[in-house]
Amino acid sequence: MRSTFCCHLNLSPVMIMKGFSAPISSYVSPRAQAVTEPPARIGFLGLGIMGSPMAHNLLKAGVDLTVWNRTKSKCDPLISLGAKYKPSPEEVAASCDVTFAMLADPQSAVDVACGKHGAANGMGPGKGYVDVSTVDGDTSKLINGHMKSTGALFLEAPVSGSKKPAEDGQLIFLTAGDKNLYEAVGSLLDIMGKSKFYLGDVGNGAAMKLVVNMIMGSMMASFSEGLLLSEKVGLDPDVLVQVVSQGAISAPMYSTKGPSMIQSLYPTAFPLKHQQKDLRLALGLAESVSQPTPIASAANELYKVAKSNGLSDQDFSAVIEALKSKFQHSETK
Ligand SMILES: NC(=O)C1=CN([C@@H]2O[C@H](COP(=O)(O)OP(=O)(O)OC[C@H]3O[C@@H](n4cnc5c(N)ncnc54)[C@H](OP(=O)(O)O)[C@@H]3O)[C@@H](O)[C@H]2O)C=CC1
Ligand SMILES: O=CCCC(=O)O
Repeated sequence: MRSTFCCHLNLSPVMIMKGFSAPISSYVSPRAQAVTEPPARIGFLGLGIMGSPMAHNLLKAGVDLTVWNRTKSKCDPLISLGAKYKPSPEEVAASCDVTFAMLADPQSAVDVACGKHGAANGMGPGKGYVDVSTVDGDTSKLINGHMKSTGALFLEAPVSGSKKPAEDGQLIFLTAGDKNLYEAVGSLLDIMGKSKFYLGDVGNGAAMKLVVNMIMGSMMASFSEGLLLSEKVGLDPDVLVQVVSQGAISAPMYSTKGPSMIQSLYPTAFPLKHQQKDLRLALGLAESVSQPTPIASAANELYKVAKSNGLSDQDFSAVIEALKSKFQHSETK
Protein backbone atom coordinates (compact mmCIF):
# COMPACT_ATOMS: atom_id res chain seq x y z
CA MET A 1 0.00 0.00 0.00
CA ARG A 2 1.39 3.42 -0.88
CA SER A 3 0.37 6.40 1.12
CA THR A 4 0.76 10.05 0.37
CA PHE A 5 1.15 12.91 2.77
CA CYS A 6 -0.66 15.88 1.35
CA CYS A 7 0.65 19.23 2.49
CA HIS A 8 -2.47 21.33 2.79
CA LEU A 9 -1.02 24.27 0.92
CA ASN A 10 0.07 22.24 -2.09
CA LEU A 11 -2.81 19.93 -2.74
CA SER A 12 -5.87 21.83 -1.66
CA PRO A 13 -7.81 22.56 -4.88
CA VAL A 14 -8.74 26.01 -3.71
CA MET A 15 -6.57 27.95 -1.32
CA ILE A 16 -8.92 28.66 1.51
CA MET A 17 -6.85 29.68 4.49
CA LYS A 18 -8.04 29.61 8.09
CA GLY A 19 -10.34 32.58 8.59
CA PHE A 20 -11.75 32.38 5.06
CA SER A 21 -14.98 34.35 4.99
CA ALA A 22 -16.16 34.59 1.39
CA PRO A 23 -19.09 32.36 0.39
CA ILE A 24 -18.10 29.08 -1.22
CA SER A 25 -19.75 28.62 -4.60
CA SER A 26 -19.80 26.77 -7.91
CA TYR A 27 -19.96 23.14 -6.92
CA VAL A 28 -18.68 20.99 -9.74
CA SER A 29 -19.83 17.39 -9.72
CA PRO A 30 -16.80 15.22 -8.97
CA ARG A 31 -18.09 12.86 -11.65
CA ALA A 32 -18.39 15.51 -14.28
CA GLN A 33 -14.81 16.74 -14.38
CA ALA A 34 -11.68 17.36 -12.37
CA VAL A 35 -12.85 19.41 -9.46
CA THR A 36 -11.57 22.93 -9.22
CA GLU A 37 -14.06 24.44 -6.81
CA PRO A 38 -15.24 23.19 -3.42
CA PRO A 39 -18.86 22.13 -3.01
CA ALA A 40 -21.35 24.87 -2.17
CA ARG A 41 -23.86 23.41 0.27
CA ILE A 42 -22.46 21.38 3.14
CA GLY A 43 -24.33 19.14 5.56
CA PHE A 44 -23.11 18.03 8.99
CA LEU A 45 -24.61 15.10 10.88
CA GLY A 46 -23.61 14.45 14.50
CA LEU A 47 -22.86 17.39 16.77
CA GLY A 48 -21.16 15.80 19.77
CA ILE A 49 -17.84 16.79 21.34
CA MET A 50 -16.10 16.69 17.95
CA GLY A 51 -18.87 17.40 15.45
CA SER A 52 -19.97 20.66 17.09
CA PRO A 53 -16.63 22.48 16.91
CA MET A 54 -15.90 21.09 13.44
CA ALA A 55 -19.25 22.35 12.14
CA HIS A 56 -18.70 25.62 13.97
CA ASN A 57 -15.40 26.15 12.17
CA LEU A 58 -17.06 25.56 8.80
CA LEU A 59 -19.76 28.07 9.67
CA LYS A 60 -17.21 30.65 10.85
CA ALA A 61 -15.41 30.23 7.53
CA GLY A 62 -18.55 31.27 5.64
CA VAL A 63 -19.69 27.81 4.55
CA ASP A 64 -23.40 27.34 3.71
CA LEU A 65 -24.09 24.74 6.42
CA THR A 66 -27.07 22.53 7.20
CA VAL A 67 -26.98 20.51 10.43
CA TRP A 68 -28.75 17.58 12.06
CA ASN A 69 -28.23 15.83 15.38
CA ARG A 70 -30.26 13.07 17.05
CA THR A 71 -30.65 15.32 20.10
CA LYS A 72 -31.92 18.43 18.38
CA SER A 73 -30.89 20.86 21.15
CA LYS A 74 -27.23 20.41 20.15
CA CYS A 75 -28.09 22.05 16.79
CA ASP A 76 -29.39 25.21 18.44
CA PRO A 77 -26.07 27.05 19.02
CA LEU A 78 -25.14 26.52 15.37
CA ILE A 79 -28.60 27.52 14.14
CA SER A 80 -28.30 30.73 16.15
CA LEU A 81 -25.05 31.42 14.27
CA GLY A 82 -26.69 30.96 10.88
CA ALA A 83 -26.71 27.22 10.17
CA LYS A 84 -29.78 25.73 8.52
CA TYR A 85 -31.52 22.75 10.11
CA LYS A 86 -33.22 19.68 8.63
CA PRO A 87 -35.05 17.11 10.73
CA SER A 88 -33.39 13.99 9.28
CA PRO A 89 -30.08 12.88 7.73
CA GLU A 90 -32.01 12.13 4.53
CA GLU A 91 -33.20 15.72 4.25
CA VAL A 92 -29.75 17.11 5.00
CA ALA A 93 -28.21 14.94 2.28
CA ALA A 94 -30.97 15.83 -0.19
CA SER A 95 -30.39 19.54 0.30
CA CYS A 96 -26.58 19.49 0.28
CA ASP A 97 -23.78 18.75 -2.17
CA VAL A 98 -21.50 17.12 0.39
CA THR A 99 -22.54 15.79 3.79
CA PHE A 100 -20.12 15.12 6.66
CA ALA A 101 -20.96 12.70 9.47
CA MET A 102 -19.33 12.51 12.93
CA LEU A 103 -21.05 9.69 14.83
CA ALA A 104 -20.22 7.76 17.97
CA ASP A 105 -19.52 4.25 16.69
CA PRO A 106 -20.10 1.75 13.87
CA GLN A 107 -23.78 1.18 14.73
CA SER A 108 -24.68 4.88 14.79
CA ALA A 109 -22.60 5.57 11.67
CA VAL A 110 -24.53 2.87 9.78
CA ASP A 111 -27.92 3.95 11.18
CA VAL A 112 -27.40 7.57 10.20
CA ALA A 113 -25.96 6.74 6.78
CA CYS A 114 -28.08 3.77 5.73
CA GLY A 115 -31.08 3.49 8.08
CA LYS A 116 -34.65 4.67 7.71
CA HIS A 117 -34.45 8.38 6.79
CA GLY A 118 -30.69 7.89 6.63
CA ALA A 119 -28.43 10.02 4.47
CA ALA A 120 -28.25 7.49 1.63
CA ASN A 121 -31.92 8.13 0.89
CA GLY A 122 -31.06 11.72 0.04
CA MET A 123 -27.92 10.92 -1.94
CA GLY A 124 -27.46 10.73 -5.69
CA PRO A 125 -25.05 11.43 -8.54
CA GLY A 126 -22.98 14.57 -8.03
CA LYS A 127 -23.18 14.36 -4.25
CA GLY A 128 -20.62 13.21 -1.72
CA TYR A 129 -20.63 11.68 1.76
CA VAL A 130 -17.63 12.11 4.07
CA ASP A 131 -17.68 10.00 7.22
CA VAL A 132 -15.27 11.37 9.82
CA SER A 133 -16.40 9.00 12.62
CA THR A 134 -13.99 6.39 13.99
CA VAL A 135 -15.27 3.03 12.75
CA ASP A 136 -13.81 -0.22 11.48
CA GLY A 137 -13.04 -0.85 7.82
CA ASP A 138 -15.99 -3.20 7.28
CA THR A 139 -18.43 -0.55 8.51
CA SER A 140 -16.83 2.01 6.25
CA LYS A 141 -17.05 -0.34 3.27
CA LEU A 142 -20.72 -1.00 4.02
CA ILE A 143 -21.48 2.72 4.03
CA ASN A 144 -19.38 3.18 0.88
CA GLY A 145 -21.49 0.51 -0.84
CA HIS A 146 -24.75 2.21 0.09
CA MET A 147 -23.56 5.62 -1.04
CA LYS A 148 -22.12 4.33 -4.30
CA SER A 149 -25.34 2.50 -5.11
CA THR A 150 -27.06 5.90 -5.24
CA GLY A 151 -24.40 7.28 -7.61
CA ALA A 152 -22.84 9.40 -4.86
CA LEU A 153 -19.17 9.44 -3.91
CA PHE A 154 -17.75 8.36 -0.56
CA LEU A 155 -14.72 9.33 1.49
CA GLU A 156 -13.81 8.01 4.93
CA ALA A 157 -11.89 10.63 6.89
CA PRO A 158 -11.49 9.79 10.59
CA VAL A 159 -9.54 12.34 12.57
CA SER A 160 -6.59 12.32 14.89
CA GLY A 161 -6.79 15.08 17.49
CA SER A 162 -9.31 15.69 20.23
CA LYS A 163 -11.71 18.43 21.43
CA LYS A 164 -9.16 21.27 21.54
CA PRO A 165 -7.64 20.57 18.11
CA ALA A 166 -11.22 20.33 16.77
CA GLU A 167 -11.96 23.77 18.24
CA ASP A 168 -8.70 25.18 16.90
CA GLY A 169 -9.06 23.69 13.40
CA GLN A 170 -5.96 21.57 14.01
CA LEU A 171 -7.21 18.05 13.29
CA ILE A 172 -5.34 15.48 11.19
CA PHE A 173 -7.55 13.78 8.58
CA LEU A 174 -6.86 10.15 7.67
CA THR A 175 -8.77 9.84 4.42
CA ALA A 176 -9.41 7.02 1.99
CA GLY A 177 -11.90 6.38 -0.78
CA ASP A 178 -12.87 8.50 -3.75
CA LYS A 179 -9.92 10.69 -4.77
CA ASN A 180 -12.09 13.21 -6.62
CA LEU A 181 -14.20 13.75 -3.54
CA TYR A 182 -11.02 14.06 -1.47
CA GLU A 183 -9.86 16.84 -3.76
CA ALA A 184 -13.30 18.47 -3.83
CA VAL A 185 -13.46 18.75 -0.05
CA GLY A 186 -9.77 19.51 0.48
CA SER A 187 -10.38 23.17 1.31
CA LEU A 188 -13.07 22.17 3.83
CA LEU A 189 -10.72 19.70 5.51
CA ASP A 190 -8.18 22.51 5.64
CA ILE A 191 -10.64 24.69 7.55
CA MET A 192 -11.13 21.95 10.16
CA GLY A 193 -7.62 20.54 10.23
CA LYS A 194 -3.91 21.17 9.96
CA SER A 195 -3.05 18.25 7.70
CA LYS A 196 -4.56 15.45 5.71
CA PHE A 197 -3.36 12.09 4.49
CA TYR A 198 -4.87 10.29 1.50
CA LEU A 199 -4.40 6.56 2.08
CA GLY A 200 -6.04 4.89 -0.93
CA ASP A 201 -8.88 2.39 -0.73
CA VAL A 202 -11.80 2.61 1.70
CA GLY A 203 -10.76 0.85 4.90
CA ASN A 204 -7.22 2.23 4.98
CA GLY A 205 -8.26 5.44 6.76
CA ALA A 206 -10.19 3.43 9.35
CA ALA A 207 -7.25 1.06 9.81
CA MET A 208 -4.77 3.92 10.27
CA LYS A 209 -7.04 5.56 12.83
CA LEU A 210 -7.47 2.32 14.78
CA VAL A 211 -3.73 1.64 14.86
CA VAL A 212 -3.07 5.18 16.14
CA ASN A 213 -5.73 4.89 18.83
CA MET A 214 -4.56 1.42 19.81
CA ILE A 215 -1.13 2.91 20.53
CA MET A 216 -2.72 5.83 22.39
CA GLY A 217 -4.89 3.58 24.56
CA SER A 218 -1.88 1.52 25.61
CA MET A 219 0.19 4.64 26.27
CA MET A 220 -2.46 6.05 28.58
CA ALA A 221 -2.77 2.75 30.48
CA SER A 222 1.00 2.56 30.91
CA PHE A 223 1.19 6.21 32.01
CA SER A 224 -1.51 5.48 34.59
CA GLU A 225 0.54 2.63 36.04
CA GLY A 226 3.57 4.90 36.25
CA LEU A 227 1.68 7.67 38.04
CA LEU A 228 0.31 5.29 40.66
CA LEU A 229 3.62 3.49 41.14
CA SER A 230 5.50 6.76 41.58
CA GLU A 231 3.08 7.84 44.29
CA LYS A 232 3.23 4.48 46.10
CA VAL A 233 7.02 4.55 46.32
CA GLY A 234 6.95 8.07 47.74
CA LEU A 235 7.72 10.10 44.64
CA ASP A 236 5.81 13.21 43.65
CA PRO A 237 3.74 12.29 40.56
CA ASP A 238 3.76 15.95 39.47
CA VAL A 239 7.53 15.68 39.20
CA LEU A 240 7.15 12.45 37.23
CA VAL A 241 4.98 14.34 34.73
CA GLN A 242 7.68 17.00 34.41
CA VAL A 243 10.42 14.40 33.90
CA VAL A 244 8.38 12.49 31.30
CA SER A 245 7.54 15.73 29.51
CA GLN A 246 11.18 16.63 29.02
CA GLY A 247 12.46 13.28 27.79
CA ALA A 248 12.25 11.00 24.80
CA ILE A 249 8.83 9.65 25.77
CA SER A 250 7.29 13.10 25.99
CA ALA A 251 3.79 13.35 24.51
CA PRO A 252 1.30 16.22 24.79
CA MET A 253 -1.31 13.99 26.41
CA TYR A 254 0.95 13.31 29.40
CA SER A 255 1.52 16.98 30.18
CA THR A 256 -2.08 18.03 29.47
CA LYS A 257 -3.87 15.17 31.24
CA GLY A 258 -1.31 14.19 33.90
CA PRO A 259 -1.99 17.05 36.36
CA SER A 260 -5.75 16.41 36.43
CA MET A 261 -5.26 12.64 36.66
CA ILE A 262 -3.19 13.21 39.79
CA GLN A 263 -6.21 15.00 41.26
CA SER A 264 -8.57 12.20 40.11
CA LEU A 265 -10.27 14.62 37.70
CA TYR A 266 -11.17 13.54 34.17
CA PRO A 267 -12.85 16.39 32.26
CA THR A 268 -14.09 14.75 29.09
CA ALA A 269 -12.31 15.46 25.82
CA PHE A 270 -12.22 11.90 24.50
CA PRO A 271 -14.86 9.74 26.21
CA LEU A 272 -13.50 6.54 27.71
CA LYS A 273 -16.26 4.51 26.03
CA HIS A 274 -14.94 5.62 22.63
CA GLN A 275 -11.35 4.69 23.52
CA GLN A 276 -12.52 1.22 24.55
CA LYS A 277 -14.53 0.95 21.32
CA ASP A 278 -11.39 1.81 19.34
CA LEU A 279 -9.31 -0.77 21.20
CA ARG A 280 -11.99 -3.38 20.57
CA LEU A 281 -12.03 -2.54 16.86
CA ALA A 282 -8.23 -2.44 16.68
CA LEU A 283 -8.01 -5.86 18.29
CA GLY A 284 -10.46 -7.15 15.69
CA LEU A 285 -8.28 -5.68 12.97
CA ALA A 286 -5.20 -7.34 14.48
CA GLU A 287 -6.99 -10.66 14.72
CA SER A 288 -8.00 -10.46 11.07
CA VAL A 289 -4.31 -10.59 10.10
CA SER A 290 -3.11 -12.78 13.02
CA GLN A 291 -1.03 -9.97 14.50
CA PRO A 292 -0.32 -10.50 18.23
CA THR A 293 -1.26 -7.44 20.32
CA PRO A 294 -0.74 -8.48 23.96
CA ILE A 295 -0.14 -4.93 25.22
CA ALA A 296 -3.29 -3.53 23.62
CA SER A 297 -5.29 -6.55 24.81
CA ALA A 298 -4.23 -5.94 28.39
CA ALA A 299 -5.02 -2.23 28.07
CA ASN A 300 -8.44 -3.06 26.67
CA GLU A 301 -9.25 -5.09 29.79
CA LEU A 302 -8.50 -2.05 31.94
CA TYR A 303 -10.82 0.18 29.88
CA LYS A 304 -13.53 -2.49 30.21
CA VAL A 305 -13.14 -2.43 34.00
CA ALA A 306 -13.36 1.37 33.97
CA LYS A 307 -16.49 1.20 31.82
CA SER A 308 -18.15 -1.32 34.08
CA ASN A 309 -17.45 1.03 36.99
CA GLY A 310 -19.45 3.83 35.45
CA LEU A 311 -16.63 5.82 33.85
CA SER A 312 -17.78 5.55 30.20
CA ASP A 313 -18.51 9.25 29.78
CA GLN A 314 -15.45 10.49 31.64
CA ASP A 315 -12.28 11.26 29.72
CA PHE A 316 -10.31 8.17 28.73
CA SER A 317 -7.61 9.18 31.24
CA ALA A 318 -10.05 7.86 33.87
CA VAL A 319 -8.67 4.43 32.98
CA ILE A 320 -6.27 5.08 35.88
CA GLU A 321 -9.22 4.39 38.20
CA ALA A 322 -9.23 0.77 37.02
CA LEU A 323 -5.80 0.39 38.61
CA LYS A 324 -6.90 1.70 41.99
CA SER A 325 -7.65 -1.08 44.44
CA LYS A 326 -11.37 -0.41 44.97
CA PHE A 327 -12.05 -0.90 41.26
CA GLN A 328 -9.91 -4.00 41.00
CA HIS A 329 -11.96 -5.44 43.88
CA SER A 330 -15.25 -4.59 42.22
CA GLU A 331 -14.05 -6.32 39.05
CA THR A 332 -13.54 -9.61 40.90
CA LYS A 333 -16.81 -9.49 42.85
N1 LIG B 1 -13.67 13.15 21.39
C1 LIG B 1 -12.51 12.94 20.79
O1 LIG B 1 -11.45 13.34 21.30
C2 LIG B 1 -12.43 12.22 19.49
C3 LIG B 1 -13.45 11.41 19.03
N2 LIG B 1 -13.29 10.76 17.83
C4 LIG B 1 -14.35 9.91 17.30
O2 LIG B 1 -15.34 10.79 16.77
C5 LIG B 1 -16.63 10.22 16.95
C6 LIG B 1 -17.50 11.17 17.75
O3 LIG B 1 -16.86 11.38 18.98
P1 LIG B 1 -17.37 12.48 20.03
O4 LIG B 1 -17.85 13.68 19.33
O5 LIG B 1 -16.29 12.59 21.02
O6 LIG B 1 -18.58 11.69 20.66
P2 LIG B 1 -19.90 12.18 21.37
O7 LIG B 1 -20.31 11.01 22.17
O8 LIG B 1 -19.72 13.49 21.99
O9 LIG B 1 -20.92 12.37 20.13
C7 LIG B 1 -21.45 11.27 19.47
C8 LIG B 1 -22.41 11.72 18.41
O10 LIG B 1 -23.04 10.57 17.84
C9 LIG B 1 -24.45 10.73 17.96
N3 LIG B 1 -25.09 9.42 18.10
C10 LIG B 1 -24.78 8.45 18.99
N4 LIG B 1 -25.57 7.37 18.81
C11 LIG B 1 -26.41 7.70 17.80
C12 LIG B 1 -27.46 7.01 17.14
N5 LIG B 1 -27.79 5.75 17.49
N6 LIG B 1 -28.11 7.63 16.14
C13 LIG B 1 -27.77 8.89 15.80
N7 LIG B 1 -26.78 9.61 16.35
C14 LIG B 1 -26.10 9.01 17.35
C15 LIG B 1 -24.65 11.60 19.16
O11 LIG B 1 -25.94 12.14 19.14
P3 LIG B 1 -26.63 12.68 20.50
O12 LIG B 1 -26.10 14.05 20.71
O13 LIG B 1 -28.08 12.64 20.22
O14 LIG B 1 -26.23 11.73 21.60
C16 LIG B 1 -23.54 12.61 18.94
O15 LIG B 1 -23.89 13.53 17.94
C17 LIG B 1 -16.41 8.85 17.62
O16 LIG B 1 -16.36 7.88 16.61
C18 LIG B 1 -15.05 9.02 18.29
O17 LIG B 1 -14.40 7.79 18.46
C19 LIG B 1 -12.19 10.95 17.03
C20 LIG B 1 -11.18 11.76 17.43
C21 LIG B 1 -11.18 12.40 18.72
O1 LIG C 1 -9.93 9.39 18.75
C1 LIG C 1 -9.50 10.23 19.55
C2 LIG C 1 -8.16 10.72 19.46
C3 LIG C 1 -7.80 11.73 20.49
C4 LIG C 1 -6.49 12.36 20.13
O2 LIG C 1 -5.95 12.12 19.03
O3 LIG C 1 -6.01 13.15 20.97
